[in-house]
Amino acid sequence: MNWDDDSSPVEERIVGAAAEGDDQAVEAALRPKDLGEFIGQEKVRQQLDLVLKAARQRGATADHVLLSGAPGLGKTTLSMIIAAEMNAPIRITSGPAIQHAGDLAAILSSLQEGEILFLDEIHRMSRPAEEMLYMAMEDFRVDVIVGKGPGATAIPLDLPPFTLVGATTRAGLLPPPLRDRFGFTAHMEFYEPHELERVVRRSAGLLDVEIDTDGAAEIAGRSRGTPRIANRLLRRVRDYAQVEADGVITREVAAAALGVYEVDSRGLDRLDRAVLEALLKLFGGGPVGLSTLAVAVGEERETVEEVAEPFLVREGLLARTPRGRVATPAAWAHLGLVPPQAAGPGAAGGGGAARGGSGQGGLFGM
Ligand SMILES: Nc1ncnc2c1ncn2[C@@H]1O[C@H](COP(=O)(O)OP(=O)(O)OP(=O)(O)O)[C@@H](O)[C@H]1O
Repeated sequence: MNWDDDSSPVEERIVGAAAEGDDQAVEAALRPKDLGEFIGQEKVRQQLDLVLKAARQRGATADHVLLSGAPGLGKTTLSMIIAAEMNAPIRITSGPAIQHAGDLAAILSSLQEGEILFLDEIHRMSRPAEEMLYMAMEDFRVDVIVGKGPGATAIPLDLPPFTLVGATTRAGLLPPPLRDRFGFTAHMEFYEPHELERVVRRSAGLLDVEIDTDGAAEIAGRSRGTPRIANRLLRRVRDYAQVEADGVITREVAAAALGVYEVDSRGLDRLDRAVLEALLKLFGGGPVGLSTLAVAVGEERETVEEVAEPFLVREGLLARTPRGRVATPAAWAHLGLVPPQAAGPGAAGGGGAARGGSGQGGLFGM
């Protein structure tokens, strides 16, 4: 089985957390506009509210803010909210777009006083740009190098006070001197199902789609703790409700629609389930080496390790141990299979696993 044969390659999974396809256009319409509208992340919201209120009272620009967390949890949204709350313009750029210190100097020197500079994927900025940023953040000053070689001179350039909002999925990769220059660091967590339910209900209202509480809960439960995925699943369920039902999203409609897209009750997709099924049915729940597991599902090692496993580990379905990958009891339960030792004598099935309960379709029948 090769997932690349599919028209939607692994990178474009419906449950992928990165923005893709038509996400961006729709997301702009669904973004909460102020802290009051921003759902969940209570601690971050409360702390940020204080930081911004205090800055407003002092008539000063807010401290630099670092937002860390997985893709799709609302870092861009929060940066826009910071700008709105500070009544300031926002400039949006990203680490990979800043390859030379000159790129950064050009942006910094054109900022207005109080402007918010949102720097997404800040951990991917080039080293020279990063070093220029240190001084800009601390002293609102940069040294622009003019000329080359021994004749090069540094011309100091004063900058207007601004607020840098850096976003990263890998806070651990930031060099400490950069991390230390942020006055406030917020770590964004995955959302609880009841929070995602509110996200879904709010988005349905904005998209003018009728949805009941159970329908919203069903979508929320399959959204992997991520608002971006919740909004994407909602759009696919809306299509299904319009074409196959009476336009109203109920639990049954949501479940049927997401069944079509092969997103199961816990938010696992085909790839996730193929990995789990191979682990359970072919290797009796492990331990099995990553390479062997990858061959069994017809995938690259990296795809299994980087695309499927993080969510399976987070969900407590799979453990990475020194001896190899091991399924947890929750994995057996989720696929409706009985672990070999619990199956008793005469149990049938690959690797000693017996079928029990409602599985999600066979590994080779998908
Ligand atoms: N707390 C929230 N309440 C309601 N909607 C949210 C919330 N957080 C995120 N969203 C929605 O989820 C989508 C993705 O959010 P956003 O683009 O801010 O994520 P991100 O963390 O910046 O992702 P990336 O790291 O990929 O840039 C947006 O449509 C946004 O409206």
